[in-house]
Amino acid sequence: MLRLQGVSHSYDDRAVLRDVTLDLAEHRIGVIGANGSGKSTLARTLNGLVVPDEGRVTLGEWDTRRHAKHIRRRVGFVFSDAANQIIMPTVAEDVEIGLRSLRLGREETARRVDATLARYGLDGHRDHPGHLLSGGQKQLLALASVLVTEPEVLVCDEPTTLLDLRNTRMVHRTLDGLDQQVVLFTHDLHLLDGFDRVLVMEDGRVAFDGVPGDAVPYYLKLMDEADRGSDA
Ligand SMILES: Nc1ncnc2c1ncn2[C@@H]1O[C@H](COP(=O)(O)OP(=O)(O)OP(=O)(O)O)[C@@H](O)[C@H]1O
Repeated sequence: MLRLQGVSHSYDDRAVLRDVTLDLAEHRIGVIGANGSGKSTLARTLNGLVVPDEGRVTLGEWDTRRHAKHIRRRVGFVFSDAANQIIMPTVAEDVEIGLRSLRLGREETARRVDATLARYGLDGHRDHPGHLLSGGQKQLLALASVLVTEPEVLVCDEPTTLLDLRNTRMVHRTLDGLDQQVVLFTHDLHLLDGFDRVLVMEDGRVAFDGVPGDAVPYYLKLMDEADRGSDA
């Protein structure tokens, strides 16, 4: 289980995470909050992309400060801009590259790549350059390239930001169908339907922690209050 204990982080002298303590045990966890509330920074602490100034982030016995490599193998990370994750000449190679560090051998690598391309409907595109895919397919490719490594946890930082409704639904269905734990950072509140738990970030703190039916109204109220404050 991912666990944050007293996690604080600043950029220069701006505090972005303030003493966040969380056990992330549920199968589907959403994180919402205003722009700049610290969501992406929190997301990045979960796989060691950001090591906090204070506190600890652990997955079981592994600590992101000391065991970043182990943690990254177990905690997959998908960014909002899939294009940045598409780096190889073909779709198949993009899926394969994530596996290289696992040194699975040629046969097992090929088996996993084929199965993953088929599972995410990308097998017809295997020899195409990834940048020619549609926005939704690019996001699926970014997801597939992470999921092929079979992480225990998938962290997605605003995976549907650049997508239209149809592609958003495609990604939503894909996330829905995954066996592994998903921690989803999003501005798209519809993605949280059926989630077990939603955290609302406010100014670097977890301001609310509950089921979506309570967390989303809390967030909407927070936004209404901010609106009224800025109108005053
Ligand atoms: N690498 C960085 N260097 C300096 N400041 C940063 C860096 N990354 C984020 N920040 C600042 O930290 C604050 C929190 O950013 P963060 O991206 O975590 O928020 P967020 O809730 O994900 O926002 P958004 O919804 O806009 O993506 C912002 O003020 C941002 O400008």
